[in-house]
Formats: sequence, C-alpha cells, structure tokens
Amino acid sequence: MGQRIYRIDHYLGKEMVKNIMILRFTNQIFSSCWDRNHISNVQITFKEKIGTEGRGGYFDEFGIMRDVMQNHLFQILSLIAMEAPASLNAEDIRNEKVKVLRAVPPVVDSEVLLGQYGKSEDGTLPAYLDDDTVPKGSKTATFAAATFHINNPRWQGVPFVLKCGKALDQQKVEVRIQFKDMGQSLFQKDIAARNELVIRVQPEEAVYLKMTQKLPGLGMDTVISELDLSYASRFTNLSVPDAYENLILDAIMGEQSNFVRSDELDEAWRIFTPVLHQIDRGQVPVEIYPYGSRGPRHLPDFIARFGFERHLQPYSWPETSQSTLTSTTASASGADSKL
Ligand SMILES: NC(=O)C1=CN([C@@H]2O[C@H](COP(=O)(O)OP(=O)(O)OC[C@H]3O[C@@H](n4cnc5c(N)ncnc54)[C@H](OP(=O)(O)O)[C@@H]3O)[C@@H](O)[C@H]2O)C=CC1
Ligand SMILES: O=C1O[C@H](COP(=O)(O)O)[C@@H](O)[C@H](O)[C@H]1O
Repeated sequence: MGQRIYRIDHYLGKEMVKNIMILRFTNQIFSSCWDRNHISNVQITFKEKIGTEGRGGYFDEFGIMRDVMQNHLFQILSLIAMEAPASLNAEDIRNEKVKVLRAVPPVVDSEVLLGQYGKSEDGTLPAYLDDDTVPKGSKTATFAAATFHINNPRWQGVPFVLKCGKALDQQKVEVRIQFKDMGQSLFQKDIAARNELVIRVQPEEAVYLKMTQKLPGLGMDTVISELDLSYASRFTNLSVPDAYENLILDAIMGEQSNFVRSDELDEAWRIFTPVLHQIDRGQVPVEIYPYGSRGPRHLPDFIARFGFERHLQPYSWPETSQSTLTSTTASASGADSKL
C-alpha cells in the first residue's frame, strides 16, 4: 500500500456534520430505522444565494460538482450511509467510510442534471457569464443534481440525491431523509404525509422530524408538525465553533478522524471521474436557470424520479411557538381556525 495522505475538508469541522455519527449511533429510534426498509430517499442539499461574484475565474476550471459535491457533500453522504465503526478511532471511522463508497457505482450522465445561472427574472442580478472573470461562452455548471446508489444490504434501492448550486433562492445546507409511506389505508395518503428527518447543517443548526398529528379541535383533521431541536433555542448559553476552529484544534491534538484519507479520495474520484470527463467534453446538457430561482426547470421532475414526494398538505413552521398556533394550524389546514 502506498503512503496515505490526509486532506482537509472544512465540512467535516461543521458542528452538525460532526453530530451525524452521534445522532445515528446513540439513538435507538434512528438507528433501528436507518435502512432500505424504512427510508425512501435521501436528499443532501447545498444552496447558496450568491453567484460567483468575481470568483468565476477560479470556479470555471472546476464547476460545481468538483467544487462542492465530490468533496463536501460526499463526506456527508459517507457519514449518513456508513456502518457503525468498530470504535471511534480515526482509522476505524475512515475504514467504514471507504467501505460504503466502494459499494457506490460511478454516477451516470442520465442521472445528472446540470444548470448555469442566467440573469434574475427581473434582470437586475447578473448571469454567470456576466462575471468578468468567467471565460466568454463558458458552459461550466453552477448547479448540479446527481443520484447515487449504494449496493449493499442496508441501502439497496434507496437513491441518494445530491444537489448543489449557486445563485439560488435560498442559503442552506441540509440532509433530508424521507421515510417510506405508512402503507395502510386507515388514513388516506393525503393526510398521512411521509416523515422527514431534516439535519440542517447551516444556517441556524437544527434537527427536526416532520410528522403528522391531529389538528387541535373537535374534528379529526391532521396537520404536518415537527419535533424540533433548534440549536439556538436549546443551547442558549453555548456557541457553535467555526468549522476551521474545530479542525485546527484537531490538527494540534493529532486527532485525524475529521480529515479525509487518500483512499476515500480515490473512491470518490472513481465514482465521479467518468461523468466529469463527459461533462468536460460537453456531452451533458447544461440548462440555464434564473438567478434567485430553485435551479433548472427540470429539477422537480428529476427529484420526483428518484422517489422524493412533496407533502400534499402545505407545511409551515412557527418561528415562535404558542402565540402562532392559531395561524399555523389555520394555514396548514387551509381552514378557518376556531381555536
Ligand atoms: N428548527 C427550525 O429552525 C425549523 C425550521 N423550519 C423551517 O421551515 C421551513 C419549511 O420547512 P421544510 O422542512 O423545508 O419544509 P417544506 O415543506 O418547505 O419542504 C422543503 C423541501 O421541499 C422541496 N421543495 C420546495 N419547493 C419545491 C417545489 N416547488 N418542487 C419540489 N420540491 C420543492 C425543497 O427542496 P430544496 O431543498 O431543493 O429547496 C425541500 O426539499 C424552512 O425554512 C425550514 O428551515 C422547519 C422546521 C424546523
Ligand atoms: O469549498 C467551498 O465551499 C464554499 C462553501 O463553504 P461554506 O462553509 O460557506 O458553506 C463554496 O462557496 C466554495 O465555492 C467552495 O470552493
């Protein structure tokens, strides 16, 4: 075996990424349903509101798949999908991450959707090609969605959809685990929405579990609600360290579990390289999307193709609890609340 090198990936220093192993391996409620029998699909999403804004020269050589997906999002995928390591030792953790990546076949072009941002709908925000540092006529993707399959007993048949893009409608990084339908007819599907576990990496770290409840009142109406752990309200006297703060401390302490080992990188490149070469040769179409939108027009169809279902009932989250109960339930049911 050649000499192993270790690479920094600042996403491994983020608080909520470090929380993934704890969430998975200390909570029976999640540990026991973390598999193909319970989970329909997993979405790992990175969205930035700003475009390249003068950094296009650097970005254009690589594109969004190399810039964000192959590294940051793939590290998150490994932590979500790996088996429990034998110990918390750095090598044991990375052995499991490599093992799960070895079960992932190379991504194929028919399961990739690319986009490049154009001007905003109202024409006020610039297109990628308006960035002076971007080569004229560049076809580099600023948005990518791609689906990965893990051929092992835990994950066979569960698509992992990774999405990342610049100049979108929102700023967020999250993992959204969508559970399967209940599979019974006591309550109709339109009122028994799928459970979703959302791990919001940033901004405002949170873990929430979306679930169906009875809407308070005399009837049997339902509402999509959430079990919510928002860091800012739960841990009022603690601060969340910056990713680099965590990693610099790890480096000083000789703690290597949050650094990427070279064989993990080899596996990630094995999975990405064939399609990246096709993209570099211009063989994968790149759709223009407006600055500030959700991304390419075909995105909803793309994620639906891999099993993601939006709730049929609208969902709204009360920023402050109690006093908003009336308006939340009213908007969720679409009915006039009598509370
Ligand atoms: N603790 C907290 O701070 C909590 C905050 N909230 C907030 O409440 C809001 C709503 O919650 P959320 O769980 O996101 O619920 P939503 O019901 O809004 O679901 C969002 C999901 O639906 C997708 N989606 C959005 N629009 C479309 C569309 N037109 N077609 C297909 N898919 C679509 C999103 O994709 P994409 O990701 O690509 O946009 C995302 O995966 C969020 O702002 C959230 O942060 C909720 C619960 C707890
Ligand atoms: O490595 C990179 O990450 C940033 C996003 O990092 P974040 O900590 O702000 O989420 C991204 O903007 C940049 O293009 C990429 O090179």
